[in-house]
This record gives sequence, C-alpha cells and structure tokens, in this order.
Amino acid sequence: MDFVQEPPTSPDQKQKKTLETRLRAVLSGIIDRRTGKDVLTGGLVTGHSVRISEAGARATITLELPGGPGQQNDRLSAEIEEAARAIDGIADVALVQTSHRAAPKSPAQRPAGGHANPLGLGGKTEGGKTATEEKPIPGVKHVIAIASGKGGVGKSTLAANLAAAFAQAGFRTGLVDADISGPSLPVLFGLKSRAEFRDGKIQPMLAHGVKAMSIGLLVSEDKAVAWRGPMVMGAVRQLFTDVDWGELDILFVDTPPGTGDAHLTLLQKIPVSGAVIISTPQEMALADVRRGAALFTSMNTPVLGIVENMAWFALPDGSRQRLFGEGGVARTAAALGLDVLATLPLEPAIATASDAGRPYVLEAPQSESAGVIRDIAVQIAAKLALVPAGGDA
Ligand SMILES: Nc1ncnc2c1ncn2[C@@H]1O[C@H](COP(=O)(O)OP(=O)(O)OP(=O)(O)O)[C@@H](O)[C@H]1O
Repeated sequence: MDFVQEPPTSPDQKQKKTLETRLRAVLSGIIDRRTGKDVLTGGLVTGHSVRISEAGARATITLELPGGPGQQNDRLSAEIEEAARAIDGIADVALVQTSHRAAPKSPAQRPAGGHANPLGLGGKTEGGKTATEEKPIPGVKHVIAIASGKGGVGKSTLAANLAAAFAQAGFRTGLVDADISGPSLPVLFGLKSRAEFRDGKIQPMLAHGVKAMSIGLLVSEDKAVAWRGPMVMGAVRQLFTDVDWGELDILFVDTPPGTGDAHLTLLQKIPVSGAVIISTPQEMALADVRRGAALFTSMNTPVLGIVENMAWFALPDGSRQRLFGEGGVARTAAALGLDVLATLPLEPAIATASDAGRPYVLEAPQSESAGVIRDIAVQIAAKLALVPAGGDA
C-alpha cells in the first residue's frame, strides 16, 4: 500500500496537492532573520511533501540549517514546525534535518575522532561508505550497533551489559537506545528522571559509568509510540547529533528489532564501525538474522559477529535444557561467514538484574555469564583495535 501510486484524480491526491500548496505558502512566509530571505528561497528547506494515510495528512519538511544546532536554528525549526502544524488539514509534522552546510566537506576536514575509523584502527571497512551522506559525531571514535532480527531475544540486555563492561574496563562509553517506539534503557539502567537540556544540547544521563540516552528520557511514553517513518528517522538522528556526547571511545546503539527506518537512518547518517547481531537459536529468529546481516552488509557496515542468547537453561541436576534447538546459530554464522562471539544461557538472574536497573555484569561480576559478556567486550575491542585512554585493552 505504501508504495502504490495514487491515480492523479483521486480525492487523496487532490487533498495532497491542496495541502502541499498551503505548506509551500506557509513556508515562503517564514523569514530567516540572518539572511532576510524566506526559508524556501534561502534554501534552508530543501524538501517538503505531504503524505496522506489512514492516520491523516503528514507533512515532512527537510531542513538543511547552516552551522549546526544553535539557538537561531532551533528557533527557526520550531517556527517552521509550528506554522506547518497550524495548517488546517495537517495532522502531523515531521522535521528531518539532513545536514549542516557549514560542516566540513572533505574527510580531511572532519573533526578528529569523528570518522568511523579516525585512527585507521584495524577491523574497520576501508572506504566502502558513502562519506557524503554520513555525518560523524564529533569526539565519538566508534559507533557499534547491537541488532537483532526478532524482538525479545535480549538485544537491549546485551547492549546495556556490553556498555557497562566497556565502562568498567576504562573506556569512555555511551549507550543510545534507538528504539523509538519501545525504549527500554530507562528501565535497564534504572533511570527515572528526565534528561536536561543545556546550551541547546540534550545532556546524556550518567549511569553505571555510561553516558546514556533514550527517547524514553525525553518524551512521555505514549507520545513516541505512534511515530512512524520520518518522525522516527528524525528522532533517531537527534539522539546522535543533538546529544552532548562529548569524547567517547565507543557508543553502543540498541537498535529496534528488524530492519526498519531507524536502521536506515543510523546507517545512512552515522558512520557505524560495526554491528553485533544477537539471536536465540530458534529457526524463525535465524531467518531474521540473515536479513539483518544482509542489510548491514549492503550498507558496507561490517558485522562483528553473532551472539547466541538463551541457548540453554541449566536444570537443577546441572544438565542443560536447550529450549530453542541446537546448532542453528553456529550454522547461520558459518553460512554468513561470521563469528559466533559467545553463547549465553537463559538465566533468570539476568532478567531480574535488568528489571532492577542493574546490568548483570555489575550485579554478578563473578558469574559465568558476566565473564562471557566481558569476553564479548574484549572481542569487540580487539576487532576495533580499541584500548582505553591511557590503558591496555
Ligand atoms: N540470557 C537471558 N536470560 C534470561 N533472561 C534474559 C536473557 N536475555 C534477555 N533476557 C530477558 O528477556 C527479555 C527480553 O530481553 P530484551 O528486552 O533485552 O530483548 P530485546 O531483544 O531488546 O527486545 P525488544 O527489541 O523487543 O525490546 C527481558 O525481560 C530480559 O530481561
């Protein structure tokens, strides 16, 4: 349905045309005080369209604001959004900020440490990415996506634990929860308050030594749940570009399950050093792993490996009950030419610690599973040739 062209004479098409005309008129009345030109003539609005769906009419406005985030740009975006919202018939507005024209253009001009592989560290793809599309996050050395084909396989749990393990090992670590419609980071890290804004930037929250950010720390739960398409893409982008991440060795991204808008935004807009895919051994989950791996590969993002989760449950007599079959993850990894980074059991204490806002690696550091998670961290650091500032990996 999404990609079917409407016949030009359909009522929807007429409504779309009318609303687009109104939108253009409204935009041409908004003046950028810095240049005295309206936002269309001045080229700040690089695209605008209206899409009609069952949920109503949604205006998508693409902005290219000079000089990056700042009071003037924030005010202008707010004005544009407000004016578009006020148009009779528009139910929703999505602002998508593509790039900042004042940003450096050539790789040589990029901010230090912002490139996907600024120091030419081992393991990273060489030159496969379209650098013109991507914007590095200044000061962030590596962005690592934690992904899964299916939901509920332990992706957020792994992301939270890996971040905690990296921070504990002395790396400057961040964790961004890019699951816009189902954020879990506030619970996993026991964060209850709202994030603060300073100098036009969102301040990450510090928990377990990790700088953390999630849409759940910014807007109320019921608000983001209905966001789709451009809205999700805009929000994901803002979690990277509008958060004051500072200097980070590694920024983990807990992606939503599957391969949707958030993944595309992430891979198109941010230089991602690599992805770790997590799966249960279930056949259905593995089919989605193949799709996920294909997406990363098609975007020239190396998959660092697969983590097998909930592989078995330890019975009181010490034997292992394999709830979702055996060998599937290893076979899938081999077929894709990927490493299995680790195998974790289904361990109720992991869930209990998560629900209490404590990553298991910190709650039960002596446990076997905590050791396995730390070993995954070691492998990731090795693949990125990453060492903590002033220390050994
Ligand atoms: N190894 C494990 N043993 C026991 N429970 C686990 C394990 N890994 C994850 N869980 C629990 O399984 C549930 C799902 O995990 P989690 O939220 O991390 O999955 P997810 O893949 O991120 O899901 P979604 O993407 O749908 O949010 C949670 O209750 C979590 O505590």
